[in-house]
Amino acid sequence: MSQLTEHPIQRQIIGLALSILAIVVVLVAIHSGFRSKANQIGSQLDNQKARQEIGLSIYQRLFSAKASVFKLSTLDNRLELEIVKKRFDDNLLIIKEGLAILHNGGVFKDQIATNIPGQNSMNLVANYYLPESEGYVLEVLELGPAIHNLDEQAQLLYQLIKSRIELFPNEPADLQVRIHNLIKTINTVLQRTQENAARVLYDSQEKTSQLSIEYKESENLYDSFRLPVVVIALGLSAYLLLVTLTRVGKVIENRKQAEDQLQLLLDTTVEGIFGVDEQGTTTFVNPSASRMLGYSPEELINRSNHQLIHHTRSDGSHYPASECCMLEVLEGGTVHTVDNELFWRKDGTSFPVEYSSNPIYRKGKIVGAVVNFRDISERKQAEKRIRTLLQAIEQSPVSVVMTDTNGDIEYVNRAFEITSGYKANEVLGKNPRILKSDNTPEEHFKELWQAILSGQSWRGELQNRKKNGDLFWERAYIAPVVDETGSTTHYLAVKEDISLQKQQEKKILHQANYDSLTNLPNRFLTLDRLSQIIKEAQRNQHMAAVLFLDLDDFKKVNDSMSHEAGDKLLIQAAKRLKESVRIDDTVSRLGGDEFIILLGSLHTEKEVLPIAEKILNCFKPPFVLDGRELILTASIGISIYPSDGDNPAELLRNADTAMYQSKEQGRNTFNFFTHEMNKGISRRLQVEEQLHGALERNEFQLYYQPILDIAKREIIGTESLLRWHNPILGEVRPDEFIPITEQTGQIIPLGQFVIEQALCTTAQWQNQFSKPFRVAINISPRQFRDPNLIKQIKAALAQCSIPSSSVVLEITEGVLLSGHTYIDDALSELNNLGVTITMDDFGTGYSSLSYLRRYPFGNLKIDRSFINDITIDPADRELVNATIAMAHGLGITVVAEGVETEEQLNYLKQQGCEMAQGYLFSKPIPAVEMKHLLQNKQKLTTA
Ligand SMILES: Nc1nc2c(ncn2[C@@H]2O[C@H](COP(=O)(O)O[C@H]3[C@@H](O)[C@H](n4cnc5c(=O)[nH]c(N)nc54)O[C@@H]3COP(=O)(O)O)[C@@H](O)[C@H]2O)c(=O)[nH]1
Repeated sequence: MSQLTEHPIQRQIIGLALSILAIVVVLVAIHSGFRSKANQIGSQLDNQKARQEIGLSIYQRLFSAKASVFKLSTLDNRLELEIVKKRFDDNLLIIKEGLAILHNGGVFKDQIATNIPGQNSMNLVANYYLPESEGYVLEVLELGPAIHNLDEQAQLLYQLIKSRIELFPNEPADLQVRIHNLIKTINTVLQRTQENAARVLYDSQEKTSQLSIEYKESENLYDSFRLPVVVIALGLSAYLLLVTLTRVGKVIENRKQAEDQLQLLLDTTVEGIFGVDEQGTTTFVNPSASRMLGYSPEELINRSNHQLIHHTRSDGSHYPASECCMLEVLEGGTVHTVDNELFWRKDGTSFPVEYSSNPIYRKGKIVGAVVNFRDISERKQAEKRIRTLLQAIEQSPVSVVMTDTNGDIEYVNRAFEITSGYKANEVLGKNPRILKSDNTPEEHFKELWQAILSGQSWRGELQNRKKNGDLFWERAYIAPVVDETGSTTHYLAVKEDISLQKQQEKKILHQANYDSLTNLPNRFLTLDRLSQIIKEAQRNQHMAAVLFLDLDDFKKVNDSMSHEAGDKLLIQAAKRLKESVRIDDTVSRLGGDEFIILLGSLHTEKEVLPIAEKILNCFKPPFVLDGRELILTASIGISIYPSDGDNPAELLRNADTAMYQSKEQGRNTFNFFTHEMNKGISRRLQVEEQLHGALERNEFQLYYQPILDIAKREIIGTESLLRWHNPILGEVRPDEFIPITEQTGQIIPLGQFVIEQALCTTAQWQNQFSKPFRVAINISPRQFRDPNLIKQIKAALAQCSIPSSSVVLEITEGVLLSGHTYIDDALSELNNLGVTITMDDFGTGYSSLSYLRRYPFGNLKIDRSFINDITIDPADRELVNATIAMAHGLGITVVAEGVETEEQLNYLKQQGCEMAQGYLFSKPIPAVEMKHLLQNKQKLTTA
């Protein structure tokens, strides 16, 4: 800064001084020129005067010499002669010296000063200037030899005069002549010399006058020049001084302005600025620095800057001043810009700074440093946020791709690498179309580019290809990235791998339309396809058929074996069904054991017959389940479009009705829908409807049929049989409503009602007649699946105070077929409880001997269908015989059901059958009647 302020003024002053000096030099040079010229003329004038004086002196000496010569001629004594001679010689010597000086220049001394004021003697300096005085001098010089010869002639004259004096008065005449001639000669020389000298003097006088004039003019010129020169010099100097002062003023003003601006800058800049000297002591500080650091300027100035604000590193360690980057410039280090250090505030807090330390030079020497800094907390936080964001993007589970406006990839994140299989360096600079699979319609890409080129975002799904060639689905959001001017700088794609979702959607779609067990179309898809078939049939004036197929007795298999076995059976059945129809026909599963076959493009109903028969036939070969062979049949109902309905629901319902007809007809058959069938269906619906709440309305009543000891013909117990009297439907047979209650689950509360009623009623009879009457209760398979069954029985035993030995539970073979362990456990527990278990309906099902051996049966009840023909049909007889023998072999008591004649009873008695029940003795009767029966006829002969 000091250099900035000093140099311009110095320059101006130096410039001024040099200018004035130049002017002075020029003027002095000019002045000197004039002076020199004047001096030269003055010198010439002086010389000319000196020479004139010398000439005058010579002239006078010549005159004096002439007088001496004349005197000589008159002398008569030697003394005077000597004096005159001496005078003549002196004059001659001066004359000769004068001439020599006029000729060669030099100092002329003549003690006889005549015409030079103030001087008694001559002491002149004459210079020899040949060019101008040449003529005169030459003339004078021409006299030189004659003058020089005068010595000898003067000596001769002296000798002659001396001789004349000595010879006086006898001097010879020739001596006088000789003296006279000689004087004449000498005078002539002197005279001529004097005349020349006079002429020289005269001319010299002109020359001197001319030189005087020239000198005067030169002096005048010099004098007249001196004033303007001085004036000009002073004027120029003044002007230059003024200019310089103006400029200096301007410089000072500029400097002031610059200083003011600098000060304003320092005061208003948001950057902190401070200066330090060579020792690192703060020399100045601007307001921003003071504000940021929390110190007043006075607290900072003259303090060690580093110790005060820079003492600790960001990791908390001590920061020695000797290592301070900021102060390094003081040692001639490089200029530093640092952005990873802290400054410490007065309150002990710190903030990250970016600072730049610049040396201050003065006369080439570092005298301090200026440090400007800014608080980069926000930037650091922003950087941290950006780092976090970048990290988040990098770690994001969705792919992020950034391209330039040409579509060339500039960035991909880790998820992209994982999803696509491409490493970042393999795709940078490339176009994302490297992922293109050709499975995404071109329309998608057109839409995409149209959207993003018009500044819009685009969302959609793309099927792309990985590096390894695998296809994958992405849900993409692609948008232009714009800068602050609104110009697109990049394109950003955020893509989620939805392959799994697509698979799941496909799976869900499949699950929504297909049965998961058999993979056949489900009800939803069936109805949809049926709609299509109907539309097609409408268009083509064709017929269509819906075959509703229900597996016969499948429930038994499901209940008695296991659901897993039932599932396997359904899968096999589905396979056989598909194989028995055309590929274009639809085989679907509605649920449970119900299947639908849709046949389109029919011309007559008759075309359905062979297909229905083929379907029934496909069930003839036994099904193999877990190594066991099972015979399974199906009942089919058929409805025809358009005669039986013109919409899917109606056609399906009517086919279902027809299927029930097939069931009614003994199963394993098919029926075409007739409108009469609907009546049967409505009966079932009515029964279902009326069963709802029937128990609460006390519409059920328990009947009892006596069971006799054949040998004693005594009633030993009863079988409880449920009866339902409904005000709308009247008497409803158990064969009709029991299966429905089993399907709806109503058998559970109803069964509990039966157990409680039967046990309490029997307990009353026991008490009343003091007989250990037993009561047989039918337990359906569904009841056995109820975990509360045992609890209920125990509760009823306790509630009715009847021994468990009086209770007989009748179960069908179907209960056992499932093989579930809970059946085993329940039977064991009941057996342990003392309850007798009866195998009911023996002979109608599988009649497995293994069941009899495996489970703790006390009784075996032969189904009445065998007893019925026992006296007529040898086969039934054989079967009954074998059954009785087998049961006895296993220690099981045999009960014969449906005994209606004495013949039947006798035969059974012969075969060792222990117990019997049937119309021969009594039909099932209400408890009141049973009580009377027990009261009056414990020994029954006939009903
Ligand atoms: N789970 C339950 N099932 C029950 C209950 N009550 C009855 N049922 C079952 O309903 C089926 C039909 O019973 P039902 O109409 O009562 O017929 C029984 C007798 O009336 C009939 N029977 C008895 N002797 C004769 C006869 O000499 N001739 C003839 N034609 N019928 C006769 O047999 C049926 C008794 O059968 P079973 O149970 O096998 O002993 C029937 O299957 C009942 O089990 C109930 O409360 N729970």
